[in-house]
Amino acid sequence: MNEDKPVRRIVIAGGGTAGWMMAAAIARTMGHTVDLTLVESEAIGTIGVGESTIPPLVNFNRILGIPEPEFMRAAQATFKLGILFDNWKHDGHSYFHSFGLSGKDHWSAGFQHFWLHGKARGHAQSYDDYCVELVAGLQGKFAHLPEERMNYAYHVDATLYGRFLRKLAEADGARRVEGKIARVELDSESGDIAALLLDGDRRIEGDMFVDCTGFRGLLIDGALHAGFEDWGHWLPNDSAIAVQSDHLGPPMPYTQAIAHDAGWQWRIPLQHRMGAGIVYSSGYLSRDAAYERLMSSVGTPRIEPFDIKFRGGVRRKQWFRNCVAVGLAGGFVEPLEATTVHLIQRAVLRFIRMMPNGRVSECDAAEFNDQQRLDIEQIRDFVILHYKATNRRDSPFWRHVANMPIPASLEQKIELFRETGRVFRKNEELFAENSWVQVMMGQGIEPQSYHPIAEKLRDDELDRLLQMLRDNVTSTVATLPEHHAYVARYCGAEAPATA
Ligand SMILES: Cc1cc2nc3c(=O)[nH]c(=O)nc-3n(C[C@H](O)[C@H](O)[C@H](O)COP(=O)(O)OP(=O)(O)OC[C@H]3O[C@@H](n4cnc5c(N)ncnc54)[C@H](O)[C@@H]3O)c2cc1C
Repeated sequence: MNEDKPVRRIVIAGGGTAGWMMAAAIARTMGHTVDLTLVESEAIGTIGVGESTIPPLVNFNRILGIPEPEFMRAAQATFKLGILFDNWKHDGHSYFHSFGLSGKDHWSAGFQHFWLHGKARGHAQSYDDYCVELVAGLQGKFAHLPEERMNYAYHVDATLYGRFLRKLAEADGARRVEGKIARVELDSESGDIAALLLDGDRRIEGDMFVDCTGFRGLLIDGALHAGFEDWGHWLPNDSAIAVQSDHLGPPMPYTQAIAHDAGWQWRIPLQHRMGAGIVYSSGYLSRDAAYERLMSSVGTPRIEPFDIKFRGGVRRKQWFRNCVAVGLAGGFVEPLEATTVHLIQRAVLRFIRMMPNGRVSECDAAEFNDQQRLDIEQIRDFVILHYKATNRRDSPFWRHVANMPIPASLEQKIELFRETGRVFRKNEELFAENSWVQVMMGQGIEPQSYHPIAEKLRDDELDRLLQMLRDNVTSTVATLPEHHAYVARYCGAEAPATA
């Protein structure tokens, strides 16, 4: 990397969610101090999926000063309180991974320890009954609560969200160039990227380039050959078919992830339509069977279903020379926990935090790569958990994932929870203790013991505590309106003419 060159001209290649999130954030925060150009090709288009998000996006919008109702109207968005997992532990079983806290933690031990103690004492109530977001989600209810006591994310129409971000970015000074990148020109001395060459002999020079060209990775891989670490041995799904359909009922405040014998299906309720799709492992299910399965379970389709091929894994370097790869160009963990838009957000904010005053240093790149990698590895482990910890053995796919070796980091987490009920959040990890607890118990891992501090409570004290916590949840949820009615009032949008 040429360390003496001041960074003034930033060129973003690609205008999917990654490209426009990056453009909107840089334009809003850096303003006239940078010259920002985004190149995209309408003929190539975007991937067209990526509609379920997680709560940190609320904060991203706040950083950019985006009014929530305006954003939600523009993206036909609904609220999301978590994911309903059907058929994961075994066929016919469901559990909910919510964004909320359950019960009340003590500094020494999470609420699960007190609940487990109660269970050992004969309390029959489900762990689910202690979480507002979970109970509200299942009942199809939603409202903002005082002091941000409702933790939520959004379902968004990916195309409309991209358009919304583009408007913001352009209003803040980003320049959009329509065209197909035909070649990436490298500086013959430094080996850095010097320019993008577009069809029609146009040349776009820059000091720093952001590769948001999706799975193609035109700059980071096509030109710089940063390398890719394949995680297919842990994440066997490699294919998807996506479709948009009519609703089958009122939009619920959760994403649905329904396991089948070689993968799973998603349902993402937006205001005007449902996003739906099937994820599968092509080694275990044919494309035609996947198509049949998807189309027999959705409402009337609004578009022609489309196929997507993918590989789970990560670029060996996401920031390499004067290029940062963001979004699918940087790596991908299959969408089971809807984490890719979040990884984009992390990369965008991280890049801005590391924006050099004058020039880019190798240290920035190394730090960025370490932090980005840690994020994606932690998400990878969390997703693998859903496949590894299950009682399903009813198909070659499920027998394969039950037997596959898993990363040591995950092995350790599962064993610790199984033996002691403990989960520790390491290094600003995305998923909180309660996320791990809900998913591990939901997938069928029963802790064999719990923290002895739970036994400090006398039986009557424990009874009162559990009853009080359950009552709080029940009475709070009872005050909430139906989710679809709240959305209509707060940010209801006309159905778009084309979307
Ligand atoms: C099946 C599936 C489901 C998913 N679901 C979710 C989800 O629920 N939640 C979530 O957070 N994430 C999800 N994701 C990930 C999500 O799709 C991406 O995070 C998001 O769409 C960002 O994509 P992108 O911008 O990196 O790439 P893309 O959308 O592919 O954009 C690439 C851009 O580069 C441009 N481009 C490419 N080549 C050229 C060229 N030669 N010249 C000019 N321009 C070019 C394209 O035109 C486009 O503008 C899912 C992914 C898959 C595969």
